[in-house]
Amino acid sequence: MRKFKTESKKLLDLMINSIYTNHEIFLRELVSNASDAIDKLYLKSLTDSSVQVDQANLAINVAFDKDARTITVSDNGIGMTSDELEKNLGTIAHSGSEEFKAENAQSQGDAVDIIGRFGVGFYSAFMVAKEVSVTTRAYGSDECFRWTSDGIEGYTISPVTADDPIYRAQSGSDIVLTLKDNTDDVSYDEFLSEYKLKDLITRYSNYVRYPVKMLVTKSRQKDKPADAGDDYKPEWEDYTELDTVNSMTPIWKKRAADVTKEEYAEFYKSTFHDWADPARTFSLHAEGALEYDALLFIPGQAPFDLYSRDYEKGLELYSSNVLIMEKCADLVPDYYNFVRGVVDSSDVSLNISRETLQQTRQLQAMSRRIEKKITSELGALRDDDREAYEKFFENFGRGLKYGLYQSYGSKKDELADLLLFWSAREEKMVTLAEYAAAMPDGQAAIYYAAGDDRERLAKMPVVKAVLAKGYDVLLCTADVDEFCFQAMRDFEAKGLPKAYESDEAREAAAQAVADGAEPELEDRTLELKNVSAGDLDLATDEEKSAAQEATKANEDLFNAMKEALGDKVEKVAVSTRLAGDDAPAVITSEGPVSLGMEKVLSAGPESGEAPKATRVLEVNAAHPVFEKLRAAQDSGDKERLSLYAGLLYDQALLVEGIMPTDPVAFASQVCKLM
Ligand SMILES: Nc1ncnc2c1ncn2[C@@H]1O[C@H](COP(=O)(O)OP(=O)(O)OP(=O)(O)O)[C@@H](O)[C@H]1O
Repeated sequence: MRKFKTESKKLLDLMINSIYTNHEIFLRELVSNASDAIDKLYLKSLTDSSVQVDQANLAINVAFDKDARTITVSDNGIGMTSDELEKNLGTIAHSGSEEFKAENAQSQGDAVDIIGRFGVGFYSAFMVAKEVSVTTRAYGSDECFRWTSDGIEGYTISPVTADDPIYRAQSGSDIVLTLKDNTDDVSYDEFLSEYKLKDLITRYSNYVRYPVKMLVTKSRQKDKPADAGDDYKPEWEDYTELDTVNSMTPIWKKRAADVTKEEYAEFYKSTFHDWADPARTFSLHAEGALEYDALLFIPGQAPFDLYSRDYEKGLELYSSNVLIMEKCADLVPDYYNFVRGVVDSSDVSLNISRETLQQTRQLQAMSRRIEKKITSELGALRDDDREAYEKFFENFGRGLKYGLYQSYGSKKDELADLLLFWSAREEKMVTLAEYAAAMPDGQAAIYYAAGDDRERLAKMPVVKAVLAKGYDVLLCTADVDEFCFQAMRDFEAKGLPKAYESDEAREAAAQAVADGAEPELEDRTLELKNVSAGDLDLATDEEKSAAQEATKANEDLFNAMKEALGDKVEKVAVSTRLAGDDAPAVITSEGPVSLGMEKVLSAGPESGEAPKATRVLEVNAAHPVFEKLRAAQDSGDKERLSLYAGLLYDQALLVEGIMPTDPVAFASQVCKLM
């Protein structure tokens, strides 16, 4: 027996016990080695005319023997001489494949795609095997050798004579794994099944470029016997057939023009376990310093667990056609967590186990490009097929808004144009750009109302007041909407008709257009304003000063109302939002927290400490109720005024969709009045 070198022994121990966390990848490593061996022979045939290979016969075979508890991976590739066996399998971390790649760098081209790099993959077999034997015959030699090892101390290499049944008639290798004995924790027997091996091959090695064949069991109807009577029932029998298990050509490497929509949909459904077709399919082929192909899908429906903690985002990552990671999370930002797909790059720096990646810089570069591509594809879907986009938004829009909120608005450039909101005026979903384009002259902000019910929002006095001005209001019913708008603060509207400062300038411009000039356009930053918060700045100067004067003139009344309401409100004042026969009063808020946000926050886990809205009771001075208030104050009937103030406050809250803190008191106040 030849002993492994001390360093090799340490490394081997590390390999088997620490480097890999997932022991089923041994098959991926052996199939990759087999593919490399075939690739090498194929390359030889391309560069050396004396080497003849029948391309149609090049294949990898996987077999198992339940009784002997063995798994065999065979290839008809280049094989190894006894020296090569010694060098490649006797020294751990010596990669003959890496050496081969370096030597053949010039001639390789696209014809081959060598997977091996580190010279350790082979030893992963010892995670599941107590003994591994390699019977191999190098191309061009008639000598055959057998390498065996228990993966602990050392290995033996011995010649195999032509009369030995394991002698190989052709160049190539047979790798035979004798599985470890089952333990209480691990059953190695699980690998001795057609189903399991097939699953591992299709999972990890589906796109290895040579056929991976296996004997598979099938069922067929037996021939009907000639003497079968009328009561003959068809009989079935099992038989085995050598089948190609992997699909070989990665669909993402094909040109989009060569793949039908159905083929893409089929790939998507079978790979990502969805029964619905994708809403959009797109691919990306990056060339240059970092080369990769990506095939991405926007699902047609949201997975049931999308918003649960268990949901894992990520794209499948392949390197040289071999699966490295099923969900590489770093490739997509959280707000595109619904995107499914495959990224394949032979350039990514893998770590030795192929379980993780080393260079985050490469990943970052890829994820930036992928993110841009997703953004532009979603924009295209929005513009090309609005119905499909609205469905997409229904499924995944919340995540986009959440992305804006979580990034404190810094993702505005990517995401703002993808958002849709319900327009109270148009009664349909609109983008912020569409809202801006439909604004009448003089409108300087985007108005929205937030709450949980669209119909109730549409009836709110403040919404109606803004609509009456001729300005549209977005009715936002998702809990994240207001937080998203607060993070965004404003929206950059592009190409709006120019707003002129003075009437003269406006008239001059209109004249210029009448004379044939192009209308002037400009980009404008539009503030996002909640119709029930802060100063809407909608009133004219006269209206504002009239309200101020009225507030001043009624100071005694408002002070008395404030006193009656106590801490519930910050102040009571005349409203500039309400006029004529609008509602008698509304509750608005001052500062960063609106009533809607207060509601969302107080439903959260830390509801006790959730910040509260600073409330203002705005009274409509033109409403008949106001006269009643005034009369109660003038007659010095404190009790009556307090009753009115309380009622007015509670009913205004109800209109906002908020329950009065004490519904029983509210009800008894109403009765008292009756
Ligand atoms: N089936 C095979 N036929 C021919 N040579 C093989 C075969 N399997 C392994 N080898 C040789 O043994 C070397 C070591 O294999 P091993 O799987 O440990 O490393 P690798 O494939 O080079 O790199 P990686 O660790 O990245 O997989 C290979 O580089 C190759 O030269």
